[in-house]
Amino acid sequence: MFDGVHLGHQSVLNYIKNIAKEEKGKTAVMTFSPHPRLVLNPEADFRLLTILDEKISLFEKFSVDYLFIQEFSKEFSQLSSEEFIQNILVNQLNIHALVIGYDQHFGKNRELNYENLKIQSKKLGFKLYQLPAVSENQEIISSTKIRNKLLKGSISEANEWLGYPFILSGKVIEGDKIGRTLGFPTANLEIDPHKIHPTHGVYFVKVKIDNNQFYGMMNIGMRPTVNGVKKQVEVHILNFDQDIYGKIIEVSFYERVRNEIKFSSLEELKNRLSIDKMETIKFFNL
Ligand SMILES: Cc1cc2nc3c(=O)[nH]c(=O)nc-3n(C[C@H](O)[C@H](O)[C@H](O)COP(=O)(O)O)c2cc1C
Ligand SMILES: Nc1ncnc2c1ncn2[C@@H]1O[C@H](COP(=O)(O)OP(=O)(O)OP(=O)(O)O)[C@@H](O)[C@H]1O
Repeated sequence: MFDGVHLGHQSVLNYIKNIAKEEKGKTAVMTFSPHPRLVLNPEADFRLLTILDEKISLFEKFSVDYLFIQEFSKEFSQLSSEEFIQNILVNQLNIHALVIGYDQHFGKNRELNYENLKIQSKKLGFKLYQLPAVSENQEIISSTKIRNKLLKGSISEANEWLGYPFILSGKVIEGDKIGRTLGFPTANLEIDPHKIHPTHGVYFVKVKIDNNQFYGMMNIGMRPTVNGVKKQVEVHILNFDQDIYGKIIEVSFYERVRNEIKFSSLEELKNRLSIDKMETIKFFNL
């Protein structure tokens, strides 16, 4: 699935790039969309580290030549490993070498393991490589564990395992317009419903708008001070006063600053926002 395209995934990408260079071939990655867990278990509130567009940009950034996005459906999930390998990998993609990760299985119910795949690869005439797991402090890096870190607010740990700062992108929509009366206008974001959000709280962030970079502080939460009724994802961008309603902006997370607090007045909230701003300036050395 390559959700997040984390350091473990990046090791697979580096390896295929080396093989492709040696063998004068092209690199290709296959991933599925939607995520199988969304198809096979639609009731669960499963959230992604990267929605499809973000994953595509990451593969572009890591210079993969081709990306195959196989539509994942209940029907597709019933394909046997033999059918998957013969019909898709061999007949359609004409693979020369297949690189798989340490825990890769194929086909219906993950039935095919490395040993059986080795036999198939000899029969069908492609090379097979399996890579070791990438670990940090004896823990294997995985998308699931990174999701859990974000849900706990451990941004720096999640970033370390991703190999880049976690990104939330979204369209700027109208908020309650209270922020500007406090001297801290915020861009409120509408985010893909399948995207994971870090836990409620305040974060130091960078913001990309039309390829320009800014610094900011983001709040994810209910805004208890103003008796908010719905979760908001909003960012105050430093030294910025343009109208960006309707634009898609990209927020990268650097550190979690604090929990959201219910202040007893807007004045207290405003004072705290001024402290947060000074800390943002200090954090980014601005
Ligand atoms: C960096 C930052 C920190 C915030 N911290 C809190 C907080 O601790 N408690 C709270 O109730 N609201 C907090 N807010 C949310 C404000 O209440 C919110 O920005 C304000 O109500 C304006 O909302 P509006 O953009 O919908 O007008 C924070 C907002 C930002 C940008
Ligand atoms: N830590 C890792 N080191 C090396 N390869 C990895 C690592 N994690 C995943 N891979 C490989 O990357 C490919 C995509 O894996 P997959 O999407 O299952 O990642 P994952 O992080 O284990 O996800 P999840 O936590 O959802 O199971 C597979 O071939 C897998 O074996």
